Amino acid sequence: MSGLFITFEGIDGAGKSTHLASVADRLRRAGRDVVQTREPGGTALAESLRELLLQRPMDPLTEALLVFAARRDHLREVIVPALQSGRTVLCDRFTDATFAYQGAGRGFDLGVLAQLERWVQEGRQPDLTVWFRVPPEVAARRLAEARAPDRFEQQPLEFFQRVDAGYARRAEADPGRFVIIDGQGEREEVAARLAEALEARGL
Ligand SMILES: Nc1ncnc2c1ncn2[C@@H]1O[C@H](COP(=O)(O)OP(=O)(O)OP(=O)(O)O)[C@@H](O)[C@H]1O
Ligand SMILES: Cc1cn([C@H]2C[C@H](O)[C@@H](COP(=O)(O)O)O2)c(=O)[nH]c1=O
Repeated sequence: MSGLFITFEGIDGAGKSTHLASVADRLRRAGRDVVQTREPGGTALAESLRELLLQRPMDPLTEALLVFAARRDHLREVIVPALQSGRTVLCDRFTDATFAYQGAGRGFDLGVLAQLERWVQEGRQPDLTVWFRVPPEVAARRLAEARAPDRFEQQPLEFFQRVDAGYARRAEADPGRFVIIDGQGEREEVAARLAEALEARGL
């Protein structure tokens, strides 16, 4: 039996983590066996790489390699075994984030990212990707009120405009996989839009 692999995407401060938790509760109530996880991270090794990625300066190739190294471990140790036993995996970010941040944000070679994606994922893709789309100014205001910024969150507004455009290109290239949620407004409004979109997909 194969489970369901759902990823949550968006720029920093878009609200992914807030809504992932409530989707997990809702799916559990509906009887699904849910695994909540995140990238970079999700295993001891990948969480160590996350610390480096979020705090240490490095060049774009190093950054891309570390992101995919973390993903490889995460897939082998957590995601694939969970899916093989029929569980539902909710993952806060996955490879669309790499194309958006390293590709569009940093300007790193998309062909190299595509090759790394093929090696690391061996054809495995999410079944569904929920992209919370929020203007970078709105996301920045939310984060400023919430916490001290990490290495990515310190980037200027223009970086997040490029990241947003990178997500848009990924969504255009694979429209059947993406659900785009307007992440602006109160949490309850966003949650209602999300619930409607998921119900439309039988979730
Ligand atoms: N609709 C909303 N309106 C106002 N604030 C919100 C809304 N949704 C989330 N927030 C707040 O914005 C902040 C960022 O939300 P959250 O951590 O869910 O975003 P995220 O997309 O997971 O960000 P990151 O990728 O940086 O972790 C939190 O303080 C959260 O409480
Ligand atoms: C998976 C992934 C993540 N990032 C960046 C994007 C975020 O700023 C951080 C951490 O994620 P969080 O959602 O804020 O916890 O990592 C990236 O640049 N490339 C990736 O592939």
